[in-house]
Amino acid sequence: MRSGFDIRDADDSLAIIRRLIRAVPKAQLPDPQEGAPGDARQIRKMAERISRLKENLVTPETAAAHVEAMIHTRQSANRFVDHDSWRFVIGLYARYQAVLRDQNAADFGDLLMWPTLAMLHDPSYHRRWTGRFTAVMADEFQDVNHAQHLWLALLSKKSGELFCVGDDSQSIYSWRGAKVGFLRNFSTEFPGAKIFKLEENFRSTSHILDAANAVISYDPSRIEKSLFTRRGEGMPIEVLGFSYATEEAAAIAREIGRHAAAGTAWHDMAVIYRQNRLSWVLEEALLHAHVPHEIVGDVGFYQRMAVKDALALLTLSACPDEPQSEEAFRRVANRPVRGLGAKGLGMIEAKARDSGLSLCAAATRVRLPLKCGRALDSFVQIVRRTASRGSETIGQRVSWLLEETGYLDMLRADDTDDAVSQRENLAELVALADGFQRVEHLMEHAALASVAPGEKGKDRVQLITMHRAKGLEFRHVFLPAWEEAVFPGGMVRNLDEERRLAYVALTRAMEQATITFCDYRQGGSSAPSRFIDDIPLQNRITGWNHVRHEPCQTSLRWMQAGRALDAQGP
Ligand SMILES: Nc1ncnc2c1ncn2[C@@H]1O[C@H](COP(=O)(O)OP(=O)(O)OP(=O)(O)O)[C@@H](O)[C@H]1O
Repeated sequence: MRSGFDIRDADDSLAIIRRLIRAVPKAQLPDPQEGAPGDARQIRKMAERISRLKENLVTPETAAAHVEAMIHTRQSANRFVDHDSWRFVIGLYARYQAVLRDQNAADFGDLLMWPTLAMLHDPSYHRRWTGRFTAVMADEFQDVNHAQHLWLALLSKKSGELFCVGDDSQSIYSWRGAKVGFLRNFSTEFPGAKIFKLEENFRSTSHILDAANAVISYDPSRIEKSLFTRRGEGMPIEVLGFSYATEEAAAIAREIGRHAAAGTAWHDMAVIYRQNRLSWVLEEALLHAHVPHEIVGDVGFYQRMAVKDALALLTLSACPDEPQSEEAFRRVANRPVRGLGAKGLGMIEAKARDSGLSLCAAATRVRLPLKCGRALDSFVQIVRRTASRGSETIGQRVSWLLEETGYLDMLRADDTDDAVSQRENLAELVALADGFQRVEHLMEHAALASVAPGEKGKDRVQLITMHRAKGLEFRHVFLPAWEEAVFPGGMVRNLDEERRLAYVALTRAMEQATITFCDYRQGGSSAPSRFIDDIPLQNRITGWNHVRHEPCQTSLRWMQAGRALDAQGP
């Protein structure tokens, strides 16, 4: 590469891959196992496969041999392999790399693969770099992939000083190519390596630590450690069952409020879940309970673009000529594009001002270019017609507006990941809107969500996924949705890794952990997670600690179920 090259991030890579796939004639695309060829999921899958090849130091030139060997191995072991799709990746990888080369650009995989290969194959280059450091230290070593591991070994070759820090019980990135075996086999690979076990835990009380240790003890290949703490026994893990996810979320919100009233700071509490899609029902409950909170690494539901657009449409349809609809009109009049630019909008604003009309009314009375004028007329008609549609629910109304104004078609025509997730958000909004009797109530609720949490400094409850929570700690953590169907999940490929996630989640708690589950979630039913059974009886109670002698109805139900399970032993 020429010096001064550009770096392409993950989104840039997806855009290049999308363009390349679209240029391929349909007949030459692989038979898709999931989704239509060239849809967002397929593109992501291809991008991930190219990343995996780079992490395995496979260049475009060696890709064909590597992929054929992998197909052969899997077929010999009678394992499924979508070979057409994998063979398609070989050509795609070469074309993708050619685009990067033409642009004098490198993606993240390149930044690691090429220097590692250069050290491997070019002795003078290797000498130059390995001679530069007297020691090499790597943190989070349990999550290194093949290329990172080799890169570290090559860099530290001359000094012989490689110091790695990690916890094999917390390896949670195998889906991104991480291989926990590098940590577990460290002393075999580097004979004479000194192993220091850091067995004193300074974070958690012993109930939490014992529970986490018990859960991880079923991971057969872990490195034996006996963790201990001098922080005292603390509170047993609270375990509570509910019928529905909404009940569960409301109970968590109430309990957080109770702890706050008793003096726990909001930021000392966190709700940690397995998947992002579990967050919105929790977010809703926290909003209702006026709990300041923030979703870590994600935009709050009501701040998402498509949700704001849909609410603007709803406001406009509810009161097209009222002042509160002016901002809504500005927001959605040209979404999807109707040819209304700043000049056209300026004319509408002037007309509205001069004649005392609403923007919606003025829009049909100014002379705009023909195409734009017609599109805007039709938009205003749709918005006005909504009010006369009678006894539909608010969800149905939102749905109708999105369809009729062409908003959904605009998203359907765009197969980027962003458009797909915006459509998912809109589906959630439609379901959520049905929980309100009046449009004003939904609007009030959304407005509260947009300003209340997060506006007053940093003292907020964190909503966060287990993966993102790695490395963090909170006095009290709430762990919802510990259900077989969610965690470990029905289609889980790597049960040991799910177990390690349970370990990570529990060990985020300093003083208290609360696990909840429910019978029904998103239309399906499920049993409590097997990880709950792994926690010894003496380290958990079935109910809130503060009402342990008067468990609520749901706790009683769980106690009965719990007894039956406990009788069978772990
Ligand atoms: N020697 C020590 N004495 C007292 N407290 C300590 C000591 N070492 C660490 N701690 C405290 O223990 C907690 C955990 O430490 P730290 O986050 O460094 O651990 P870690 O191994 O990175 O944890 P994890 O990987 O589980 O996130 C922190 O609150 C830290 O301040």
